[in-house]
Amino acid sequence: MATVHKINEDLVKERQKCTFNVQELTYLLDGGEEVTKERREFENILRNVKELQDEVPEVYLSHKERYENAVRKTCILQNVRNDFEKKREVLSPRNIFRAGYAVIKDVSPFFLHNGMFVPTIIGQGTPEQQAEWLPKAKAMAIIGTYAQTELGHGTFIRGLETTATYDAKTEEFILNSPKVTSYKWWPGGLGTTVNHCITVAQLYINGKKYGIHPFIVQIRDLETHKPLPGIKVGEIGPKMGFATANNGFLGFQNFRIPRKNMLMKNAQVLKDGTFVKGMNEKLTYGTMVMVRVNIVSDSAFHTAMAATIAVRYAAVRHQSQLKAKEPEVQIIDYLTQQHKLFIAIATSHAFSNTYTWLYQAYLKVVEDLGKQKQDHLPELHALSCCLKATSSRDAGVIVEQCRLACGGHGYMASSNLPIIYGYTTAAITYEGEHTVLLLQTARYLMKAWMSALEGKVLAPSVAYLVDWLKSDKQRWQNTPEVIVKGFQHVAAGKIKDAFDAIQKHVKAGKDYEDAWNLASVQLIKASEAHSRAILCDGYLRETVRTSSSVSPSLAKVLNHLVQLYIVYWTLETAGDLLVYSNIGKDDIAVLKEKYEELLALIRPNAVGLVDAFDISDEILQSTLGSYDGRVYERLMEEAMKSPLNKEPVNQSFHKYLKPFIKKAKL
Ligand SMILES: CC/C=C\C/C=C\C/C=C\C/C=C\CCCCC(=O)SCCNC(=O)CCNC(=O)[C@H](O)C(C)(C)COP(=O)(O)OP(=O)(O)OC[C@H]1O[C@@H](n2cnc3c(N)ncnc32)[C@H](O)[C@@H]1OP(=O)(O)O
Ligand SMILES: Cc1cc2nc3c(=O)[nH]c(=O)nc-3n(C[C@H](O)[C@H](O)[C@H](O)COP(=O)(O)OP(=O)(O)OC[C@H]3O[C@@H](n4cnc5c(N)ncnc54)[C@H](O)[C@@H]3O)c2cc1C
Repeated sequence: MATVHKINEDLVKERQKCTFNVQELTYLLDGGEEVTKERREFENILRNVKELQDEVPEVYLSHKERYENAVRKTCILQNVRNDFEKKREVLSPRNIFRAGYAVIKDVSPFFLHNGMFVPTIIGQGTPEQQAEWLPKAKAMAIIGTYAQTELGHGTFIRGLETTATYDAKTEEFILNSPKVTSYKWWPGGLGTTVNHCITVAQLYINGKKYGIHPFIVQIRDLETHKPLPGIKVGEIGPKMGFATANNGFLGFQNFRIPRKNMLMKNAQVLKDGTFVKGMNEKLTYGTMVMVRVNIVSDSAFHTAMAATIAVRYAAVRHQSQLKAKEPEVQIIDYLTQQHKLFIAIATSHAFSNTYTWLYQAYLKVVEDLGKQKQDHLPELHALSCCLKATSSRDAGVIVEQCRLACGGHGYMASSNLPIIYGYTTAAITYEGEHTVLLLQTARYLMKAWMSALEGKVLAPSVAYLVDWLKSDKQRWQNTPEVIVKGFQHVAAGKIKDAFDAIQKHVKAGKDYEDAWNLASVQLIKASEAHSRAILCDGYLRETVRTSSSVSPSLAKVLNHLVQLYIVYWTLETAGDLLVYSNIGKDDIAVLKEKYEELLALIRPNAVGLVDAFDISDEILQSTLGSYDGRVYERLMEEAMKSPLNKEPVNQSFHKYLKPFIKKAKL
């Protein structure tokens, strides 16, 4: 039986101070009591699967052993999940996503299967294609990934070089990778795990190019797992993080696939080679929109993980004295520490709330597309781009801030903060590089500005441009609602400036594209400001909405958090607000005090707030952040697992050190 340890006394006291019901907040964050119960039940089952316990911490395994262990455990996880789903409802995707962290210490080599392979079959396949591939894919009789990026191109996907040439005689596509830069590079699981992939390739029919399209390709034999003739596939090697994601490369040499393997929900190639255009060629990019929306939720979770570790650690850790002769204080009582950590809690809430409405907007667009309506697609694309970019970037900054807030121990692998940083920083690049996505949103914002000037009705997320043009700037008040308006004024002002900069360059004789490039620093700043306005506005609106349905004590804490988020960003962007809104120096001075008051109000609830994220120790995998707060004992226990501590004298002493020392003595 597992030993039950006493909970650290500081944490016990912190939990007694909490002014709200932690469980109530957990249910709210999960989306309901039933979701929490389902999640806990599944996590509890996993906790008791002996084969999932690692004998040796993964960090001490070789690259190959680590990968093999990840495959072994993912297969067990999948079997446990299947058994669970046989008896009960199908697990919610977010619950299975969270549970994965308890099993795979890094990223699963199967991650892209459910993350992109299956969704692409659903989003891009015809009903017949779905009937053929989905049952096999869902049962994992076939395992796939999403192979789009190549060595030469990741961002500019119209420039992809893999070719799919239609042969009407045999009704097949012939896949080729003409150059080294045409090799697929990066897809998760491609290295040595998957037997299928969605390959995005340039379609050619009778020598004419028809742009990029998705194809289902079997790349390995289902029995032997050997690459099929004409396929060159392998793993790309170690990276900054993602140690077990098994990212791979893939090349094709005259590799033939049947016509039916082109996913044809949007565009089609008929038997005789006739190309039938889809409603909108950008629908081929649909899976990316879905993943970008999901990244907002992933960012909320990674931020919550880091906040949980750093807040619990800050409650347990004592260092230095505030006053001479008094005991050393809990580091959480330093205001600078609260400044580093409470924004982490609020940011996770901001992203969760944003994901809630953004996901609904995504579902609405999918529903509309089913009815051949695409009016809201451009707005969704613009929102998903800037919110993916901002949430992943903010999460990266926050996770690193939490690591720094843990001092030296934050640098230990056993704190788990380095791995969490690995997830967050990768997300800034994958699924659309940060700057590139901000520029996609800027493109939409420039059009919106033009429409606003023409007096047209704008989509809800940019309607503030019309208000800004119509009205005088509102008299400043330090209320959340007026501050949000202030963020909209900053966004509107920066959008106008970027637009004017482009016009100026065009008037000076530049091509529009060159003018765009010359204005692009201003464009990304406009896009960032738009993101911040959207995040603050959405977070505030969602908090007001939920506050009426929760207990008054919880409503109060949620209100403190949203205010903290808004005031934090007001102070961070005070320069912009001074330029573009009616805020005055005195208002900023008042807000500085308000910010300090909010830190003090949140202080007694800090541990309760991170407890409410309800991230189990198995998922958190952190010596610094466990529920019981046995920080020092765990650090020592983990250190003792080092293979270097398994023998009193390491052989290198006899082989190298002893002769070296002897020589030095002579
Ligand atoms: C158990 C778990 C444990 C741990 C897990 C932890 C963490 C891990 C979590 C997840 C990680 C897992 C997996 C990682 C997955 C990563 C996968 C990938 O990275 S897949 C590859 C992604 N690639 C990209 O995103 C490429 C980015 N590039 C593009 O999207 C495009 O090239 C572009 C930049 C949008 C440009 O496209 P294009 O040149 O064609 O278009 P234009 O710029 O000319 O614009 C034309 C027109 O089209 C509109 N438009 C563009 N895109 C879209 C779209 N998607 N939808 C709708 N409309 C679109 C654009 O707005 C323009 O409109 P216009 O202005 O003309 O009206
Ligand atoms: C961990 C990880 C997992 C991944 N998994 C997958 C996967 O499963 N499947 C898959 O297909 N791909 C995957 N990718 C690839 C990923 O999608 C690409 O790396 C990403 O889209 C960025 O493209 P790039 O590497 O070509 O960057 P580049 O575009 O070469 O970026 C380099 C620099 O150029 C700048 N730049 C490029 N274009 C412009 C522009 N138009 N305007 C201004 N600046 C520009 C960028 O801002 C950046 O600073 C993964 C990547 C990572 C890191």
